[in-house]
Amino acid sequence: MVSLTATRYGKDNIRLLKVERDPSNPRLQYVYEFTIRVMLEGDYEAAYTIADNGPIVTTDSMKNTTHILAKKNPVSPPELFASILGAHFVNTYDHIHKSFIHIIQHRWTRYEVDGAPHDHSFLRDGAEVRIVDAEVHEDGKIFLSGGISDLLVLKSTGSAFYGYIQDKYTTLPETRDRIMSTSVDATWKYDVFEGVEAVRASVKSLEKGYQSAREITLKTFATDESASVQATLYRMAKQIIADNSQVNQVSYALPNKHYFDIDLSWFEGLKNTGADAEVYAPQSNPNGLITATISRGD
Ligand SMILES: O=c1[nH]c(=O)c2[nH]c(=O)[nH]c2[nH]1
Repeated sequence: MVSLTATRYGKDNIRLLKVERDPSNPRLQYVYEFTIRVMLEGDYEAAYTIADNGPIVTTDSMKNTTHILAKKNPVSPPELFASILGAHFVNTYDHIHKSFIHIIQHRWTRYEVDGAPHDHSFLRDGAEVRIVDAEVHEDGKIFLSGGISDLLVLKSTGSAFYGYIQDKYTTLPETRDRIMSTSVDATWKYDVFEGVEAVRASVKSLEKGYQSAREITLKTFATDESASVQATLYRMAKQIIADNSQVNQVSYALPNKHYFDIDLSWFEGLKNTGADAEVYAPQSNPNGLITATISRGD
């Protein structure tokens, strides 16, 4: 005897790029490139348990729907498009109770030609992506989170690490000045929205949420005289919550990408450690991984 405990199915890696043209100047254009995952939950157990495909919305139709809704609706901010897409499935099919939309937005940054922003040319300035997750329920409620992933940063000073447990397992030397580098993975959750129109009414604060989280992350990383990745992470998250009234929770996962001093004293007494360090050895593994979730209130 077995029972079907949990299911979800959908289409992953739906790719699309949308071009939006300025109505007064069609050569002034905006581009948005997404990789999207659509997952549905509902009453389609028969498809699993008795091989009855009757209740299946095909994953191919989910891909088609994504393209059609991207044509008929704004795709920016991605939080709104995720909400529109998620609401479509729970509103169109009575037996679908929840949808889960995950959007990865790839960077296309307008670049300058002869000192002026070009109206239709863009560059991929890094692997960093913007992330959106929308969980849409059939009662209309929408749970949104925004995020950043793969934002690779490094500072060459302004980071120390000392005062930690010294026991028989410890070999790490204390440092007042080290390189700090991480690939930022940040997620922030918004208060629940009562439907797509509530999301639409909040597009400014959703866009601001993304810009503010990114700017706070970069500024705090640069300016904090860091005692540890843990302490810098906490300062970032606290500020994002303070700066965004609709954000109630922030999570970070920060790999500590180590760069170690290289002792060159064996060669003619060359000084290259501590305050004399200039040439470092980047470490690919192992790496620290520092995570935390910080919530508004107690
Ligand atoms: O910022 C840090 N936090 C740690 O917990 C840790 N552990 C370690 O070896 N180096 C570091 N750096």
